[in-house]
Formats: sequence, structure tokens, C-alpha cells
Amino acid sequence: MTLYHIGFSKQDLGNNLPQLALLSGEPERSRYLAETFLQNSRLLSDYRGLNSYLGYLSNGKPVLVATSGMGAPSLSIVVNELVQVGIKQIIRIGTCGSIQPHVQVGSIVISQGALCRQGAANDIAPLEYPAVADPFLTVALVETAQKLNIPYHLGITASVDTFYEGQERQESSANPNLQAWLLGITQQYRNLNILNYEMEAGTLFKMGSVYGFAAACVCGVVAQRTQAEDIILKDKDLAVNRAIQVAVAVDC
Ligand SMILES: O=P(O)(O)O[C@H]1O[C@H](CO)[C@@H](O)[C@H]1O
Ligand SMILES: O=c1cc[nH]c(=O)[nH]1
Repeated sequence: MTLYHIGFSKQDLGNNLPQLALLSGEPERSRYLAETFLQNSRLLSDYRGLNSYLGYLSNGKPVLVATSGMGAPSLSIVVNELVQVGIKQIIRIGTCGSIQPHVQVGSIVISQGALCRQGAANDIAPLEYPAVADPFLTVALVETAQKLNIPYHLGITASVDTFYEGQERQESSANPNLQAWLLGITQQYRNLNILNYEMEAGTLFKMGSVYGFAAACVCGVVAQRTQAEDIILKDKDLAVNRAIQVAVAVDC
């Protein structure tokens, strides 16, 4: 049966079924990953911008590349359907904004868990349910980053629903008047040793624990929120390439 949003079925994946999916928020990143880092990749579907590919790692292992779209509601749909076609491991390859001075643009953040401020996650499990990454897959990502000599940070991520309001952007937002409870929240998170902001990992982690797959997240740092609100476009390719290099080389 073809799954409605991802646009393919288990039968479309052949006899050598992939267990691992590499999940990006951005469709262009998925295409780049499949065409540049995988062998014999082919497009499975491209519906609503949620493109997906089947390809092979250099060790011959089949891997699915899929697109989550932005934010947890969209991710939850894609991940649900990936589980239905038999995926057992999902590595999110994303971008993020650093909120710590030592976490520099161009480096990568591997999330061990997330502060999950996401409405969609509450439909998966109670608010108090921990949003934790799979420990084995996460350590494998760390070991790969070390082996490749890629600057990485391991720690806690803040996964929030909005890019502007929830990440306390005022100067670059259409509405500079944030709700009172959001004023100063980035400093509070900094004090809690949270490393970065992004918009999907927390819900992915909760889904992993509830639905029984291994979830992990590696993000390239494209903004430095101790200095400014904007995305540093000149360093984005470096950051994203590093995150992809680690994810495709992971031993899992
Ligand atoms: O680059 P991706 O994977 O989309 O990740 C980040 O970028 C988007 C916001 O610009 C959000 O989806 C956020 O989580
Ligand atoms: O600052 C950033 C950069 C990328 N993605 C986010 O969610 N926030």
C-alpha cells in the first residue's frame, strides 16, 4: 500500500529493505545527499515537497533519504509513514542556531536529548515523557565525528515550534512584540546548558521511544544567537556538509 504523504510503499523498496532513513528538513538537502553521497540513488516520490530517495552507502547498505519539511507536525506524518514501511533507525540531518558562545557556526551539534516545546509531541506522548535520542546511534555519531576530525558538540537541544517567536527573534521578525513569557528565554536556556535551537528533534526522539525505532539528530550550526539573529549563509554549506558526512559514515 502506498503511504499517502511519503508517496511510496514497502514494495517499492525492493527485497533488500533499508532499515536506516536519513531525514532532512529541506528537500534540496535530501536531493543533494542522495545524488552526492549515495550510490545508485533513485527518486521514490516527490509530493508536497516531501521528496524521498533510495540509495546505497559505500558499504552497500541500503538507505532511505526522506524530507520532513519544517516543524514537528510535518515531521510526525513523515516519520509515522517511514515506520510503516519498516524503517528502524532515523537520523535527522538538520540545521540549527547556536545559543552558546563556544558552539560556533560551521560546527555540528549532536543532540543527546531535547527540551521539547512542541505541540505535536503532546499527541505522541505526555508532556513529561522524555525526549531522548537513542544512546547507541548517538555515540556512533560522536565516534564518527571524532574519526573524521569534524568539530562537534554533544548536548541538549531546544526543539521549538516556531523559528521567530519561539526562538526569541525580535529584530528580524514581523512582530517585535513577543509574549512576556518568551522574553529572556534564550538566556534561560543558555543557563541550562542547552546548546542550540531547532524545530524537530524533540518530537522525533519521543516518536523513537514510543514507536520503537532508534532516533538521532545531527545539525549543522548556521546561526550564532549570542551575536545576531540571522542565518550565516556563507557557512551553511560547510555546516550541512559536515552533518551529512558524519551521518553517512556512521557505523550502525
Ligand atoms: O534545516 P532543517 O532541517 O529544516 O532544520 C531547521 O531549519 C528550519 C528553520 O529554518 C527548521 O526546520 C529547523 O529545524
Ligand atoms: O537559528 C536557527 C537556525 C536554523 N534552524 C532553526 O530552527 N534556528
